[in-house]
Amino acid sequence: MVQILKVHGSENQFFILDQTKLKQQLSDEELKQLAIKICSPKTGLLHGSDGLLVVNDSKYNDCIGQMRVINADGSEAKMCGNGLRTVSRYLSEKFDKVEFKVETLENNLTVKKSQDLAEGLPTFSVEISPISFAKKDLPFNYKDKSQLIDDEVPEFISGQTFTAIAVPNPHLISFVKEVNKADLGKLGKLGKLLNDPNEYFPEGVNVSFAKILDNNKLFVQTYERGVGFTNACGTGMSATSLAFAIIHGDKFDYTKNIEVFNPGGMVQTNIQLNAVPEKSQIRLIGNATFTHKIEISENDLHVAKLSKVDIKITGEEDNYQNFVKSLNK
Ligand SMILES: N[C@@H](CCC[C@H](N)C(=O)O)C(=O)O
Repeated sequence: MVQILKVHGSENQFFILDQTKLKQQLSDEELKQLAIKICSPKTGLLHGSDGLLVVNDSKYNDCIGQMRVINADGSEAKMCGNGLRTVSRYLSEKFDKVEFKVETLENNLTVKKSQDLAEGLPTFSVEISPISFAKKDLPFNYKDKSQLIDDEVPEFISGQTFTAIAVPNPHLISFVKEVNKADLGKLGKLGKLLNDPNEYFPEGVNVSFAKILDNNKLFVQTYERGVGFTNACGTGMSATSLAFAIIHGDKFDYTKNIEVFNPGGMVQTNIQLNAVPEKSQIRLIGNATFTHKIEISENDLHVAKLSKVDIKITGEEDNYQNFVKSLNK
């Protein structure tokens, strides 16, 4: 039997599969089929999840592991901020280390155990990088624009402005006055438009609406590529924090972390803004909660058969819910 974990960062839900524990690794097609089955609220375990995080050995000497991110629809993403915190905790406990590097598809990222945000809430801080605004890195096509920074794009939504940032997965951010039901309707419509085959973002994009609550205090809701609405998107909140620091500098205090509220809770971001925005540094700090331990046979994993599993609750979710109750929104 093999153990997989159900985990979350700000209620952005994942399963973690450590392939180093398997006799034979799953092929890419098997990983895709497993993600589609296990993440679905209908066919999956524990009401499904937003993605499958795959841990492998790293090919780099200075990294203690590799993380791959498979979205709920089976597509692979270059990065996942909330997911990286949970994988960091997993690797931290596996190798008894508090600061190390993790290989991701495009970059080797520094991660570290942080001071817990609340009692019983394991907290990790992860580097979000590289950053790019370039049309080729998102990629996007819009008129003759080489980048989008606080630009009006009436073809998306009139009266709103948009910023596109790759970290390195693609994000489109719009600051709005409110995130009410009507705004969520607009976000869902735009998210779907830009993730179905379309002329603007040929590889799709994660779309976030952000409300500025106060100085260094944001609320962010994301429609994720490969998933749909999620409780939180770590790279989305990171890219939004950078956009906030650039566009709304009067409300940004660089000496303090930014509090980013989301439908699943709250994380912090730390932005070290550089005169060359691509050279800025972003860290994402938040919970890494393990909610369930699941035993499954290796053969069943290979064929995405989920009918014979043994599930144990860890009890950590109570601590997370206490943290959410304590938040001062
Ligand atoms: N939820 C993640 C992002 C996961 C990948 C994303 N859906 C994409 O396709 O880029 C996060 O916390 O960053």
